[in-house]
Amino acid sequence: MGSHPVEVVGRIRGHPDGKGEQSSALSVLAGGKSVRLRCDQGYRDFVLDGVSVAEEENLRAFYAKYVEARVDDVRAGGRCTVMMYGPTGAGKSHTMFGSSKEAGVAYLALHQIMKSKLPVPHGNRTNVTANVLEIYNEEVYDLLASNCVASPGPKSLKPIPGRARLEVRGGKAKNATFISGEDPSKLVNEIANVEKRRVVKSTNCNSRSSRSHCMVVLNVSGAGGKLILVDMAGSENSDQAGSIGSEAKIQTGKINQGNGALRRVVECIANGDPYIPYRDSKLTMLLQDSFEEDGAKILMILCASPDSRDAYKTICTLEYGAKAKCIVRLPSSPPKDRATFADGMEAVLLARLRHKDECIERLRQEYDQKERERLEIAQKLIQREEDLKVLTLRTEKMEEEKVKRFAELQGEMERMMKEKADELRREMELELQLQVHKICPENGQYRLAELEKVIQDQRQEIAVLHLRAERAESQVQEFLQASSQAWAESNDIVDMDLSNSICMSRDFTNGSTADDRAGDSSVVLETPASTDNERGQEDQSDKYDTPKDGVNRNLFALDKVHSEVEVPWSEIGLFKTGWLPIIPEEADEEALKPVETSSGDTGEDTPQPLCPSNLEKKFELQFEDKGKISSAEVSVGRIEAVAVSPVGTKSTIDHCTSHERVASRKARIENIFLLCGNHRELAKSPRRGDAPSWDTTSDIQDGHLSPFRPRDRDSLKAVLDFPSTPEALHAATTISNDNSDTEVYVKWESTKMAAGKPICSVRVSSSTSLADLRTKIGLHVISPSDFSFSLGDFGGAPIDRAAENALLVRSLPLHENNPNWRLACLRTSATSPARSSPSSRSTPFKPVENRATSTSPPSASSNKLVEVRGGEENIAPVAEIDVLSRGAVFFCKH
Ligand SMILES: Nc1ncnc2c1ncn2[C@@H]1O[C@H](COP(=O)(O)OP(=O)(O)OP(=O)(O)O)[C@@H](O)[C@H]1O
Repeated sequence: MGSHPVEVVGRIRGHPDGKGEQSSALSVLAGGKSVRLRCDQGYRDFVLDGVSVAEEENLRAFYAKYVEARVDDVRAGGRCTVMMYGPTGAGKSHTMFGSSKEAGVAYLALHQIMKSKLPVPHGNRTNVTANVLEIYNEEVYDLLASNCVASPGPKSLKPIPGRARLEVRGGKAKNATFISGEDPSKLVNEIANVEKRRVVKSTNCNSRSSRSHCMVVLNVSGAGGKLILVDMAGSENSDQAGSIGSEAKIQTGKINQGNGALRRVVECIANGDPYIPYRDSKLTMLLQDSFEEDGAKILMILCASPDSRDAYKTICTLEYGAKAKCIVRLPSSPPKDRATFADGMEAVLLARLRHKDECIERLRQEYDQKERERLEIAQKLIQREEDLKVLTLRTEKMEEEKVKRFAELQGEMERMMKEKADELRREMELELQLQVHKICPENGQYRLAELEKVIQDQRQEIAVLHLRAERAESQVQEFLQASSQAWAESNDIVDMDLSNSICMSRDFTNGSTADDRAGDSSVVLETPASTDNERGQEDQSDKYDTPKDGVNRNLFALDKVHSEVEVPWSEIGLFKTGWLPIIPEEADEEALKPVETSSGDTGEDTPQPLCPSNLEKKFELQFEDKGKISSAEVSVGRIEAVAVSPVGTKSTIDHCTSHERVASRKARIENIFLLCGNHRELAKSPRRGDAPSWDTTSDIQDGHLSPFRPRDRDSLKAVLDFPSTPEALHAATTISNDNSDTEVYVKWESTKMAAGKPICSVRVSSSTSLADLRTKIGLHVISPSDFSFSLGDFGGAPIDRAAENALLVRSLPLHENNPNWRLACLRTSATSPARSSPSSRSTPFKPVENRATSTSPPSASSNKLVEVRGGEENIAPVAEIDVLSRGAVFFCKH
């Protein structure tokens, strides 16, 4: 029966870079009986007799676990060889000799052998003899020789000078030096000293790499035990070791020669080869007894590095140990005879066969195990591949969803950006319009500010005129006193046909209502026979138009003149056509005789002059009532009668004045009426029957009367909205394509002192040019070429004559009170734009006449001419008075 003489133990040193266990390529399995090496290609398990990790077990623990029992056998007389095997830098020397911190296997064994209290066979004392050999470049040197000197270094391959070289004969080094003793310390010191003499060299793998094999042989005297401790040189290749030069490469080759020889010996023994190549190296020659002697044990300590970079060398080391573990030693008793030898050989062969079978069985088991593992791995691989497919599909799906979502988000983003851009564009356009509106000189704010400045100027002028009005009032008082005296002297009051005439007076006496209506003045028109209750009754207007006797004329008789300053219009009874700012002539007793009315015949129906003399001027009065326009000529000095006749047939009313002072009084009263008339404008009294369109208090701003009434503001707005330049007008005209007919109301442009007189109204197409309109208007004016069109009444921008062909009727402003009409204002050459400019007006008051354009235009078919004249026939009229249906009478002084 064979035995396994070789015990293989692994020892894994700590990581050379100080990394932890996780980075280790080696891991201990099976309770310390197996080691697994992992690499990039996979892993491999090696079954050993034991595995120790240096970081977990120090040298003493390792020794106690795996070496101590062997040493005890040696102490008992056994033979044991402990070999440190492994690649360079794996910790062979460290395990053999230890370090300054801990003792190595050699010293621990020496101590164990010499200090053991166990009884030593053949005596109580243990005497140990030791020799230390070095095998360098296949030469054996005696490190304990007395003439030994320090190692000269590894440079030379020649025998080390001063060191004893030994010959190997019969598996033993001849003439080797021995040290012996019973004191382990002494032997330890000696061994430690000679160990330092070993040839070492710094290589890329080890700073102190052993370049030689070191062998410590301990012989236990008496018991006959023998312990051989071998620290082999590290197996390496020249490139890894960084060996440069031929000698270094030869040195490396010699080292590998010894290692290779030992490997082959082990393999041959393990394989049962009949020839074992012990003589291939000095090392195997010296170890031959360890392999061949019966009972000799071999403890092979495989030193390995956990560094994955040394994986290949580690695999070779472990394979070598696994093979050494298979060595079977057969009984080597010498054959006595041939038959016995044959039996012995048969037994040996059978033993080897069994061993081989065991190996095969073990390998088959390993194979089966590997196959199972492979199948598991293949199954896992298939599972992983399926998982990978699923994951790939999911990834593709997610990728598609991502692309889709991205496209959606991109679209949404683009939409939001577009909306935002549109919003910003609109805001910017709005802002731009605002900016343009602010900086454009034609815009309303600019002009409004300009007009506000005018308003400010006008307010100042109002204050001045108020002073003038007060002075005039005082003059009126004087006049009234004189008049009262004159009236008192006269008992003969003008007897007029009250049913067909109205008596117009101006009451300047300070009445009882003056106190509570301060600042508000008005003019009272009343019939002479009317009472206070009858004032303002609208049926009086009928009397104005139609005399009872059917004569087509109206009579005005001056009843009395008195002052009722501060009486508002709304409380004064007015006939429908409103007030008549006719300047009354001063009437004396004789002049104020009743007017005799007659038929329309001029010859027979001419009223008898009340005062034929002293007639100085005449007025022409036009008024409208119930769609009929009447006219009358009134003489200056005193109005006695107003005859109403159809247009073109002027009836004449003769009258006479009494004496010269009437003229001077008339001038004073005219002045008063003019002033008071202006004052009425400021009073803003609504016409009778019209609902008040504004609050009178709202016009009092900062203690000042605003010269603009709401109606005036509307007019102003119309002016502001209308294109202020011919170019803008042309642009506005060309945009419209409306060719429908429109009514054009033609009038003279208003001036500061007088409202523009209506000329005619014509119906033309909207696309008619202004030049053509001029031709049509030419039928109604004396000199067709002596006027120009203006944009708006009273100071509107003039239109160049050359531009009239390009501008159309639709470019004219709309009439304020009739949006279906266009307003054509003609400016005579005598009318200076500067004079009509609002900013250059000298009076703060908007003249009464100016309101002519803001009232409804009289129809051409309903015009009436009212002639107001004095008593003498051949005196030319001096004024015209337009009477409009809405009650305003306009005074145009020639
Ligand atoms: N278990 C360990 N604990 C601490 N340090 C160690 C250990 N093993 C080895 N070393 C250290 O590693 C280095 C190399 O170790 P060692 O010289 O023993 O390797 P080697 O196998 O003998 O190499 P070579 O064959 O080149 O001589 C030394 O510095 C040593 O101190």
